[in-house]
Amino acid sequence: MSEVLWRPGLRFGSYPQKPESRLTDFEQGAAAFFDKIVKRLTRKRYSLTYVVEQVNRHAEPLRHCNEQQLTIAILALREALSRQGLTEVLMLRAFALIRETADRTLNKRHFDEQLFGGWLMINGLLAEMETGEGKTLTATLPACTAALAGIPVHVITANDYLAGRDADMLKPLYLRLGLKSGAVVDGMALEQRRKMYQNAIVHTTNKQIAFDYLRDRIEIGEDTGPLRFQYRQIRQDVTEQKHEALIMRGLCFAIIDEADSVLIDEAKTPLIITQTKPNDESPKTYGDALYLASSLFINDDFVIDAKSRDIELTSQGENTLADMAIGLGPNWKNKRWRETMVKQALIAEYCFKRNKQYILKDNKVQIIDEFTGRVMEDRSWEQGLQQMIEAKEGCLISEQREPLARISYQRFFGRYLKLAGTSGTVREVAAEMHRVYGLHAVKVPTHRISKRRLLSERIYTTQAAKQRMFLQRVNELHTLGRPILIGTGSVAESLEVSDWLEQAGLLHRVLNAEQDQHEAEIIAHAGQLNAITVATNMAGRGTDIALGLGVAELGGLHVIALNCNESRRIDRQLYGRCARQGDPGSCEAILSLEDAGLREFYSSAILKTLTGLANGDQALPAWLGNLILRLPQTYKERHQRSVRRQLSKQDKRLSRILAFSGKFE
Ligand SMILES: Nc1ncnc2c1ncn2[C@@H]1O[C@H](COP(=O)(O)OP(=O)(O)OP(=O)(O)O)[C@@H](O)[C@H]1O
Repeated sequence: MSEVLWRPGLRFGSYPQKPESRLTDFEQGAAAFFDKIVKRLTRKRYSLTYVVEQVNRHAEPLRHCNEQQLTIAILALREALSRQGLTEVLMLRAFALIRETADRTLNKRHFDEQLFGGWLMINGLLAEMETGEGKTLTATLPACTAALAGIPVHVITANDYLAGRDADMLKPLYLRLGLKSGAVVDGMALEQRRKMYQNAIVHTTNKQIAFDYLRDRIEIGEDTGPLRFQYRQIRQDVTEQKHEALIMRGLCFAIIDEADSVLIDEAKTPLIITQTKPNDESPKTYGDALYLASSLFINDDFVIDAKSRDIELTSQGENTLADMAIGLGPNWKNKRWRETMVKQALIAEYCFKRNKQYILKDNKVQIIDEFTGRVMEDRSWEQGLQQMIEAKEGCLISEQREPLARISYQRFFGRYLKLAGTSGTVREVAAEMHRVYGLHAVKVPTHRISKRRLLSERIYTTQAAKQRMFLQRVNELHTLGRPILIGTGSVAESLEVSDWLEQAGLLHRVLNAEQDQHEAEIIAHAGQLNAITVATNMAGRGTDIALGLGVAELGGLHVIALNCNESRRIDRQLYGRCARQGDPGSCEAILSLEDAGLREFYSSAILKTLTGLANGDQALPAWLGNLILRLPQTYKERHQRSVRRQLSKQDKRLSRILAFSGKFE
């Protein structure tokens, strides 16, 4: 059993990372399939009973040892791991030791199911664990085991607040094991980051780490060979040119918490390091374009494709523009340029709405991730769209940015020597995780049997009926004292729902796209007696909602979804906020045919027919409601998948072209 499973070559000064895969999509698919078969054949190694039995064999003697003996056991294991690498026996021994140490330092002893989840991760798999099952504690098993073996570990999560919180919370455990740790979060200076990455375990976010990697890539240039690294290191030591030093220690082992959020939801846009450049156009030009756009009539002069957010000018529109442009500057005489500018203005007017696609904060336009409801502070739209929206909102026009280096998450995470993760909602994207990242998902049983009750998903014909039924439902539950969490699709929607509640005299808290820490504080209180919390879908994700005193007896937290989410996965994430770790809890959806998600997808003729099938406060039949909800979700999921596939392909192609021309990314 002492087969060496994995041991990266961590030479001093090297920058370990996997070389770029040159496999085609087909070859990658075939490799993933082969890998799946191997995992099937070695099923026994990946069973809960096997892992628990094996860990328990090592655990018994540790139960009775005093602190000094524990220290000796830690040192002995560390020595063995660094000599032999991650062998199966040593990993199991490490699990027993980490479990014992966590019990003593954090007062939390890993459950058997968590041992199994951790085992999957240290073996490079994706552990599918229900919400509230303690993924953070589970990740300490693979993280500490690898770190004890001398492998730099990155624990990656969805936002800065969670990264900082987890690093602080787990520090006593890491310290007791003799492992240095830290968090890399937004706003840290380069020197500070560099220092943090020297730690054995680093908690950070996908965005921070991918940008730091890009910075390193710019620094490294094309040549990544170990000899050159050693030369650089020596030269830096001699000349003390610390500014030239790299930020990270390569890409060895990443453990991704909320893996679907990081690897799937965030993988639609590439990460780009940009530099500012003077604006191509003056503020007046944007103003003129908006003025021209406002003189055109929808359907006569232009048509909107809502799904792809594109605008086409009709020939009538083109002629109108040509006439109107006569009095403007010389640029406006150029047909192509003129139409591009006006199309951009029309897109800014009709396809991008305040509080839906972006918010105004400190008189700046900040993009909201429509999927998650989060503000994406460093992002801006390309090709002048950002500036056009700023002009529309009367903000100061920002400088344009041009790309310096870029990488997609697909390619970035593919470069880790070893990748593992955990998530509660991977079922729908399991195939993609496997194909793109080589991550095979295995389900981990829940520690306690889930008591979550999905009550109903009702669709009413009008918004007014939805509002009435929603308020009736909230009143009903609030009278009982049960806490209610209301999930909405956008900032605008959450404000609207807040208005409804206010008019009905129901005291509540709103939580939308604000700062993560504030979010987490509010969401942590969402389980208290009588609490009503309105949130955008993903707000506060990753924060535990503990039930207040007496709430479990009343039936636990109740979740109401008020919009048709883009995917079933997001529905399940929202529902997963209740009934955690065997607590009671329930969830339901209250929707209407007038909801944006349905209106955008179905034609008005279909909606009219559907409206005729129910009246007043009556919901559509359950089977029909289900069908109406699932169709757009399936379509959107497929569309998103193809966007990600396109991005991945484009990224690969770009990297080949750049490699050919001698550049690095
Ligand atoms: N073995 C354990 N013993 C005691 N408490 C535990 C244990 N494991 C987890 N917990 C506690 O359970 C709660 C939920 O844990 P955590 O937030 O990590 O779950 P999660 O799976 O990440 O949830 P989500 O999917 O919503 O992010 C936390 O308060 C955590 O401290």
